[in-house]
Amino acid sequence: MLIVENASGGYTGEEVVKDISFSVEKGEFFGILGPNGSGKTTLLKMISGLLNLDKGKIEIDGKSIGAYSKKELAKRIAVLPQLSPQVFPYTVKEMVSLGRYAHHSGLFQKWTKQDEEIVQKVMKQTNIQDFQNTSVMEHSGGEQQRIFLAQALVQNPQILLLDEPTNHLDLAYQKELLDLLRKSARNEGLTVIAILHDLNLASLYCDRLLLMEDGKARAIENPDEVLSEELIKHVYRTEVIKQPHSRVAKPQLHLMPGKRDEKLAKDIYINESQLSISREKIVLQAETPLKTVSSGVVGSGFGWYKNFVNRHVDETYYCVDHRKEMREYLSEKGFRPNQTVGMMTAVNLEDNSYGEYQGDGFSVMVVVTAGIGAAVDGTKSKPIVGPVNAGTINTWIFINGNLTEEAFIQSIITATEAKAQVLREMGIKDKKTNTVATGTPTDSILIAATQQGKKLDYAGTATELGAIIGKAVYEEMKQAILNYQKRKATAKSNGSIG
Ligand SMILES: Nc1ncnc2c1ncn2[C@@H]1O[C@H](COP(=O)(O)OP(=O)(O)OP(=O)(O)O)[C@@H](O)[C@H]1O
Repeated sequence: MLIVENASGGYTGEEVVKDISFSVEKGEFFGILGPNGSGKTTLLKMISGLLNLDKGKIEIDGKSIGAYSKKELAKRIAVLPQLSPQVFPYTVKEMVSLGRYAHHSGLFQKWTKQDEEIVQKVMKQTNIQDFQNTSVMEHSGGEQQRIFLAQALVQNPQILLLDEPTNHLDLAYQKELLDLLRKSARNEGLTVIAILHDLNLASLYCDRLLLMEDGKARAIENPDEVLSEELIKHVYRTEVIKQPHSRVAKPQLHLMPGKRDEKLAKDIYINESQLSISREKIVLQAETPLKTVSSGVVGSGFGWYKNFVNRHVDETYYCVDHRKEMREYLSEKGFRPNQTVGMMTAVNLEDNSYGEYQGDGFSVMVVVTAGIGAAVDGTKSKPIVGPVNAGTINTWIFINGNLTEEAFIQSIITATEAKAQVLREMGIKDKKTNTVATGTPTDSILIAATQQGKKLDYAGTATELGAIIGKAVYEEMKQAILNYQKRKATAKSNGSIG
């Protein structure tokens, strides 16, 4: 529908846009990105017919934009310019209604029922209906942005051009505006071309992106391709980290702050002096957050956490919302849930075993609590309906080193293999199947690293880190199970329940 071919142009004596070619389909949401001064607004002005081309052509539906009369072009293209402070002596509704001008045949054409309907519909969509009779000047930048968007939408264009439309909007209205634009693109075939500075919003909403650099098209592709770390670093001269969005299949970019935070810059080292053990809980408190991956009741997945709590609960513990209950427990005990990984176990915490293991330029500390009363053979287990026995094997692995995400995941594999080997060697069986157990139904693990010091790319068993994790988990798990068995045996010979 829109074709830009070898377009060049700009202002007298200065070619700003240089030889750009792309096309945009009907119903597409097309984003234009680029650093300040790269020519985005100039390109948008060329598309809207405000600036003439020096070279090349721009066509809508096969016809050059220069061949359309102003009014004909206004029926096809509406523009939402960058908001600038100006005096608007109109009410909100009057301002929006000006957008219908392109559809009127003469200056004095009567206001029709259709005009009224579309104005009301769009004011409702843009959430400005309630203040339609107030003066435009009374409103905040964000509200004015929505008023001008409504004015552009009532024009009922085929193509909507927007220059930084989310600029003055708060988070909720940014989402609302972009949702509305995407819906209009999908459902009504509106072609949306928007200059966006927020690369993450562009990733979430745009079908394709044009990345401009010094007036040229540096890339025209889908967001995943355009938002590559290398390309963004090159064009914006800024270091970014690309990560997948946690809920949708779109990339997001994280800025790397130039100067490290004072506290982060401090050297941290995890060792047993930060551990405190009581009958009620085992706690490790780090001075600064550690990068963690865990299956904790609280703080699961990847995150940065300072507090690690393994809490003893009664064997009969049952709670409909155990996550909520655990968060409440942590708060009560003075741990901020957002900074804490919390696990539970019915195992006697005195049976724990922990130890530090030195590697070449890094070290590992492992803390294990293990109860094997509910041991299962994971290859033959069946889903449990109803409350699950809270007796479990909880494994904590702290690493004084700088791990890749790959190394975090490999650490879990290596530790799990070591656990299975301990159970096999100790002849611990699944009581139901009478086969060797591989764990318990509710085992939990955490890997937490300081992300300082030696770079540790891998943690498979072929690496030094993997070998140390394997050995550390093997030894501490074995000891924890021996402690557990010993206490059970003593309790039995004393005739009491352990
Ligand atoms: N009216 C004008 N007359 C002359 N030069 C201009 C005019 N408007 C912009 N320029 C110049 O054209 C270049 C590109 O400006 P443009 O506004 O297109 O960039 P942009 O990518 O939209 O930037 P920003 O992200 O800052 O909005 C700049 O060097 C600017 O100084």
